[in-house]
Amino acid sequence: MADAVLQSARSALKEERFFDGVQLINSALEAQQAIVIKPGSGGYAAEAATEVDNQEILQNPEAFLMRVLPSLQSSQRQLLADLFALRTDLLIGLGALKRAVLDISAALLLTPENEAMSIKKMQIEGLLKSGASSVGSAKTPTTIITGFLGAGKTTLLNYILDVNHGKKIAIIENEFGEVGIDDALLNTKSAVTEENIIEMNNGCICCTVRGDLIAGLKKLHKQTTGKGKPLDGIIIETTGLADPAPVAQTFFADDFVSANMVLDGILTVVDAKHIVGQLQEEKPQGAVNEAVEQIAFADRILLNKTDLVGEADLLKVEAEIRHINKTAAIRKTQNSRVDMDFILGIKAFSLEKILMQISQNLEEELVAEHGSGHGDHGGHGGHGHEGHAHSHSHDEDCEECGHSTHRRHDYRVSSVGIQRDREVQKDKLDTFISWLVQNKGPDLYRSKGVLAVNGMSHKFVFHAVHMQFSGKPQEPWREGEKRQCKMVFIGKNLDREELNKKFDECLVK
Ligand SMILES: Nc1nc2c(ncn2[C@@H]2O[C@H](COP(=O)(O)OP(=O)(O)OP(=O)(O)O)[C@@H](O)[C@H]2O)c(=O)[nH]1
Repeated sequence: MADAVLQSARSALKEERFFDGVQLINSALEAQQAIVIKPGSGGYAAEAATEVDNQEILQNPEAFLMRVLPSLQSSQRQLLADLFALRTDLLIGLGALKRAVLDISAALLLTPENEAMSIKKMQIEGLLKSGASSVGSAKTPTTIITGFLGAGKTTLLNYILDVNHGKKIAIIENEFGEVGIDDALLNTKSAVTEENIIEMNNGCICCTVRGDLIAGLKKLHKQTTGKGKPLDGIIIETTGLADPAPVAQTFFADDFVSANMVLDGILTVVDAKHIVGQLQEEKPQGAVNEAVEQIAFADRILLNKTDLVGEADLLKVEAEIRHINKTAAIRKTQNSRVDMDFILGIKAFSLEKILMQISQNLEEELVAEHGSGHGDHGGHGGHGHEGHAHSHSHDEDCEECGHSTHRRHDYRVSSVGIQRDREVQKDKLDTFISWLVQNKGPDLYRSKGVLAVNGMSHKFVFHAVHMQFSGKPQEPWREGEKRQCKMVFIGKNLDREELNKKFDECLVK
């Protein structure tokens, strides 16, 4: 049985079906874990009833092996070593070098005398290092297009391909596993399919990346940049019901992808006529409303099919969108006809854009707080501006300012902006960030910010998709420039007061 799996996985490796191969090995490893921890099998107690423990062999192989090693028979050791060694090669194929190091370490733990394996481990570590240092300016900008079924994504793609923008762009679609690539410019195929998701680190759903996407991007890279014909851009279209998070996280979590591609922005196409219904559709408890998520994730929004609604309704739709995402720029379109500049090369993760989005968020919060609309409250506690503690929920009348509020649908998704004209202390900031990603990661769709860190000459710029956090010092503070911290969090069930309080603990006293 295990031999048959090994054989099939070897064929998958040979045929570059890396993701299939990983899946095969994963099932075999899980089966081996079940055998090893079976009650009465000795050694490891069968306490591993939880899902996390059931996956330990996949997620933390070294820890698992350390526990069971003494009770393994030699044939079991050899089989596990073979499985880990093969998964190492498959992960290298996927560009998941960090994971490959974990697997080869596990294989070495089982067969420490294997010299070839030790050398291979050093080679992978070397590759990892060179990958990190070769990060240059030649990364291919990549745009993720998302949007509900029928919103106009394909219409947009066709428009992009038709329009004479002079750019060499590849398109990856995941619908029906097809790939449409600008054939006039490229002659390659790579498929992205629904079920191809691999877990990268701790098995949390929001840390998944698209293994199939990594394979597709690698292939594309090989056929273009690898042949001296680099692309100007890549567009990934997600299916109407796909969660954009794993696609976006691929750009932060995978070594190969982050070394060669850069996420330019997330674009959401919205059907102006149907979006409000889609947003307000009741889902079973615990289930996400994809339309809400897609808007929460967006850097840019195309409010499409404007021919089907009147001006007054359009304003209402815009207000609903703003209720969920205060920072994304919105453009009204018909048949997804839009300036290429609005959607391509937007550099949504640059310092300039992050600052622009944060300012927009803070402005919108002020308008929501004191403007006539009175419906745009995030719904949790006081606002983040210094000097503004005033707040009330959607359903309350506001005695303080005399406005009556109307009932607004509670999406449980909101944006929280924080601005402080003070510096943060580095060690406390680290604690805040760990708290944030560990406790709030699953609920935090997007976060971005520019911080003044005590003793740091440069602005510390960060952004995150769920728990994938990326931050580094950029651009120096100019002389006389006010050192301040600005950030925005977009997510579900955000507790504005708690975020403010926790962040305030980082400020230099
Ligand atoms: N009236 C009107 N129809 C539009 C507009 N834009 C797109 N359509 C039509 O809406 C339908 C759906 O558009 P698509 O581009 O296929 O939508 P999609 O988001 O790719 O849909 P899925 O692939 O199902 O997720 C098509 O018949 C389009 O011709 C528009 O601005 N106005």
